[in-house]
Amino acid sequence: MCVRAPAKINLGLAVGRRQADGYHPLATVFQAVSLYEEVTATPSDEPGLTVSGPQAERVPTDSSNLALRAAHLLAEAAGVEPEVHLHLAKGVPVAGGMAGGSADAAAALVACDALWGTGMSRDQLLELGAELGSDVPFALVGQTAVGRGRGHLLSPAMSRGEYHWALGIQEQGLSTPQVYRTFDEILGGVDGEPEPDRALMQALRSGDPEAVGAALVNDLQPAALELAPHLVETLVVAEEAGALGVLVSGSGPTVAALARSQQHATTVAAAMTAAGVADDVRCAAGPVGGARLVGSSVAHEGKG
Ligand SMILES: C[C@](O)(CO)[C@H](O)COP(=O)(O)OP(=O)(O)OC[C@H]1O[C@@H](n2ccc(N)nc2=O)[C@H](O)[C@@H]1O
Ligand SMILES: Nc1ncnc2c1ncn2[C@@H]1O[C@H](COP(=O)(O)OP(=O)(O)OP(=O)(O)O)[C@@H](O)[C@H]1O
Repeated sequence: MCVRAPAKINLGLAVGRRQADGYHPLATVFQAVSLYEEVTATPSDEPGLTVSGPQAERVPTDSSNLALRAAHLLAEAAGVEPEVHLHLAKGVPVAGGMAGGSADAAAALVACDALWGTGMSRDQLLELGAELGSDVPFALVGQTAVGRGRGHLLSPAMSRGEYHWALGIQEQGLSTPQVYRTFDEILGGVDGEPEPDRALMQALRSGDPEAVGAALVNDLQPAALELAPHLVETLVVAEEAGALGVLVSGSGPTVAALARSQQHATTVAAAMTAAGVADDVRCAAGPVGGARLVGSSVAHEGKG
C-alpha cells in the first residue's frame, strides 16, 4: 500500500501560555501544501523501516521513528501483529517546521489500516494521530483547517483560491521543543485561549492572496529567529522579491513566502538562491488534500 501525505504551513499561529502538561494552547490556521511524503507499507515477517530522499540520513530508523510508532499504535489498537516493512520517500524538509514526520505518521496509519483491513473509523484514526503528535491529525485531513488545543482539535476553515509559495529550506533544522522553550523565555504567551487571527480568516474566505499575505502571523517566529538569526535575511530577500507576505513556518526554520502566481513563486525562489539565504528552495501550492492511498502493492510491483 502506498500513501501520500502533505506538508503544512501555519498561515497563522497564535500561542498561549505554557500549561502544566508542558504544551501550549494554540489557535492555528493550517494549509496543506504540495510537498509530499510517500509511505509504502509491505507485509513482512521482518518488520523494519527504510528511508530515501535528500535528507534521509537525518531520519531515525529505530523505534523512535514516527511512522513506525504509528504502525505499532494502530496494530495495538486493532489487535493485530505489526508485521510490516515501511519505506519512507521523503519530500518534506526534516525538522523544517513543515510537519514531515507527522505526514509520515499519518501516511503510515492510512497505509497500515488499508493493509490490515482494520476498519478503523476516520475519528479513530484522528485520535490515534493525536496520540502520536499535535500535527498528525491535520496531515490526515489536509486542505485548510483551524487547529485548537495542542493544535490537534480541528475544524475546517473556509478558504477560496489557490496559493503559491516559495520555500527557503535550511540544512540545519530546529528542534520544536527548543523553539517552544525559547518562546517561553522571550515572550511567554498571553493568558486565556488564543484566537485565530480575524483578518486572516476573512482574507481566506474572500480568496484574496494580498490580504492573506498581509495577515500571515506566527507567534513562534521571534523564538525561531532568536535560535537562527540568519533567517532574517531570508525573510528580507523574499520580501524584496515582491512576496505578498513572508513568515517562518511553524517552529521553523523553513521560510514560506506567498507569491502572486506560480511563476512569481519561481522568481522569489530564484532570488533566495541567488542571495545564498537558503540551502535549498522549493515551490509548492495549496491547499491540497490529506493522506490518501495512491497505489496498492500490486500496482507498485507492476511499476517495477
Ligand atoms: C509548531 C507546530 O508545528 C505548529 O503546528 C506544532 O505545534 C508542533 O507539533 P508537533 O511537532 O506535532 O509537536 P508534538 O510532537 O505534539 O510536541 C513536541 C513538543 O512541542 C511542544 N509543543 C507542541 C505543541 C503544543 N501545542 N505546545 C507545545 O509546547 C512540546 O514541548 C512538545 O513536547
Ligand atoms: N518519520 C520521521 N521523519 C522525520 N523525522 C522524524 C521522523 N520520526 C521521528 N523524527 C524525528 O523528529 C524530528 C522532527 O521531525 P520533523 O521533520 O517532523 O520536524 P518538523 O517538520 O519541524 O515538525 P513540526 O513542524 O511538526 O514541528 C527529527 O529531527 C527526527 O529526529
